[in-house]
Amino acid sequence: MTPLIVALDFPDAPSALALADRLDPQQCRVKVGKELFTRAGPAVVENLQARGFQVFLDLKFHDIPATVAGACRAAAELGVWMLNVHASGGRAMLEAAREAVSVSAAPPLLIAVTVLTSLDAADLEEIGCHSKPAEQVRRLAALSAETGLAGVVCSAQEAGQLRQELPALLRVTPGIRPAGFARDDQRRVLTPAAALAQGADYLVIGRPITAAPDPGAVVAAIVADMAAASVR
Ligand SMILES: O=c1ccn([C@@H]2O[C@H](COP(=O)(O)O)[C@@H](O)[C@H]2O)c(=O)[nH]1
Repeated sequence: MTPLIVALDFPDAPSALALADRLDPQQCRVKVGKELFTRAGPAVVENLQARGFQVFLDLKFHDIPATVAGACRAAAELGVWMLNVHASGGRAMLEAAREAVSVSAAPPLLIAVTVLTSLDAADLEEIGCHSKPAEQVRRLAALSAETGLAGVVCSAQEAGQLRQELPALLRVTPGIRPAGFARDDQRRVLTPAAALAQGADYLVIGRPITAAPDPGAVVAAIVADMAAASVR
């Protein structure tokens, strides 16, 4: 299994499943996010699992502790491999999420989003956060570690710092762009090979694959790039 997680950001289940049918569950995991889950619900998760995929349910829960605990319990009952919350929900929310997940029959990996990869320093400033992205990621990653989470979502640009300071935390990194691909709405980006070199454990990649005329060829190129990076 490679560190690749393909983001199935589609507006309906048939489109997502058609792309999944062009992927190899031995080669990648898949991510179901807000648009697909809102349209297709738990059935699409079950369909992907029936095809052999481990599913990261990326709903980024962020609410009061009791509400997030209930949502995490429901997600864990779907048998997903990984799920997430926003670290900025605070200590009590993170603890409630961790406790809810830990009592499930097969606890998924619970990770916390630090600073969205679509944000840069100016965006943080505008919402009243006067820290640089790397500093805020570090703060929220430390809180995630203290509250017993398995990992964090961060950009690969921060992965090296987190690997040094909080080595037990998994680093799940969106904002990955192979050379030559558009950055789209992402701001803190790295290539697959550079992300692995920085210490990313999992790479989340969507549009470079899902919008490609030949998604299988892009996946093969990314897997080859990652393999080359890991032997360097
Ligand atoms: O900080 C974050 C957290 C989550 N995401 C999600 O990852 C994918 C990235 O898709 P691309 O098409 O490769 O940009 C997408 O589903 C986001 O919701 C993120 O990008 N950044």
